[in-house]
Parts: sequence; structure tokens; C-alpha cells
Amino acid sequence: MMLELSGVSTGYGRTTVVHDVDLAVAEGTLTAVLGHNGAGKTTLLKAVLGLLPARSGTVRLAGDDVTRRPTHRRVRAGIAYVPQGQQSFGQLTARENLQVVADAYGAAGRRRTDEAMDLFPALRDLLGRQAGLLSGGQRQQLAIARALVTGPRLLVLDEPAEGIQPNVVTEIYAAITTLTASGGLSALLVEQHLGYAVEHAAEYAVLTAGRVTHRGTGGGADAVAGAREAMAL
Ligand SMILES: Nc1ncnc2c1ncn2[C@@H]1O[C@H](COP(=O)(O)OP(=O)(O)OP(=O)(O)O)[C@@H](O)[C@H]1O
Repeated sequence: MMLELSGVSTGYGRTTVVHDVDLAVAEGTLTAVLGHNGAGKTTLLKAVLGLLPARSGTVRLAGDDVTRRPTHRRVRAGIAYVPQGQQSFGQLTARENLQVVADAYGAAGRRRTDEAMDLFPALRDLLGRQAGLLSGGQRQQLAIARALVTGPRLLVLDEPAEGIQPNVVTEIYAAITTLTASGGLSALLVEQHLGYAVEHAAEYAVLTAGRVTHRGTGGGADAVAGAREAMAL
């Protein structure tokens, strides 16, 4: 398994928000976590990244127990995080947004920047534009491209479809599918809207008030219907 959570609980202050979650991402696959507003999806991702300590349970990355490892060491071990909200350095150009990361990786950084542009060809023509002037979808693609420049083994995405035009969402999910299908990358994402996520995921879990209340195999209309039903409960 690329990522394996066993019995993970975490929260803020005195409040436990995520309770006893088991979740796995197999190598070269996408796992989706679905849940309504406030279900604890972002909080769960923070425990994966080490931005919040696990109060119980373990987090394993490619077999290594990283539960007590700080975020920067998890990142070095191959996790890349794309937070909610299409974040970029708005005053910098798209190219500069990629360069600030690529520079740390030398020739590999330049090669991976090129590969990311192949994945999102529309971005190539926009490299000279200030990131703050791009559309939400373009900024999301830029944020994903920047994460890919680090050469991750596991890409973690927080609501990549939120507030983005459907055609760009399709491109983003197609890109994730390409990356996982070619074998190199595993991905974990959380979504409120389940259509694309369940359709493209190998596995999915529904989070309700911080607990996994349903899980299933993704792909196809039946899976989407099953997930929809589970989320309506
Ligand atoms: N920094 C924080 N301090 C205290 N409580 C927080 C903090 N961040 C989130 N919470 C609480 O934790 C719960 C889960 O929030 P979280 O952001 O993980 O949900 P979510 O499923 O990602 O929701 P959304 O779809 O709105 O992003 C909510 O009740 C929220 O109020």
C-alpha cells in the first residue's frame, strides 16, 4: 500500500473531529473520500500530511510508519499536497510559480515542469501570465502542476473540483487518471461532490461526522449511485 491509515483519530484542542479512520491507497490508484461540508475531510488530510498529530492510530507511507514524522519529512518521502482553493502566488507569473519549486530539484525539476505542461497543455500558453489573473480552473491546474514538480509518489488533493467549470474538472480528473494508470503515482482526494471522484476512483469512502460510514469500489454509474445513496443517509 502507498498509504495506509489504521484507526486514526485527530482534532483541534479538546475536540476530536476524525474518529478511528481506516483508509488505504493502493499503489498506482486513486482513493476518494467523500463527505458533506464539515464532515472532517480536510482535517483527515491534515493527519495524512502531519499538519495535525494523530491522537491514536497509525499512518504508513509505502510501509513506513510516519505517524510521528513531521510534515517536511513526509513531503521528502514523496507526499505532495494540493490544498483547497487553487492556491498560488498571485503576483508571480505561472512560470515563476513553477520555478520556485522546480529550482529546488535541478534538472529533474525542469523535466517534471515540462511533463506537467504536457498534462495541462492549456497552461503552456499561459506561463507568462500573472497567476492571480488566471481562472480558477487554470489556477487549480497550476497548483497540481506545482505539486507534480516535486516528483511525488502520493498526490493529496483537497476538493480539486470545487468552484471550477465542469470541462476543466474533466481535464483534471483525466490527468489524475493518466498519472495513476501509467503506474507511477498514487492519489488521495477528498470531495463534496461525488460524481467525478467516484467515477475515477479505485476505492472510495464516505466520511460522516468524522467517521467512515460507507466504502465501496469506484468506477461506473452503479458505484456513483451507491455512493450517492450512502451520502444521502
Ligand atoms: N482550525 C480549526 N480549529 C477548530 N476546529 C476546526 C478547525 N478547522 C476545522 N474545524 C472543525 O472541524 C470540523 C471538520 O472540518 P473540516 O474542515 O475538516 O471539514 P470538511 O469536511 O473538510 O469541510 P469542507 O467541505 O467545508 O472543507 C468542523 O466542525 C470544523 O468547524
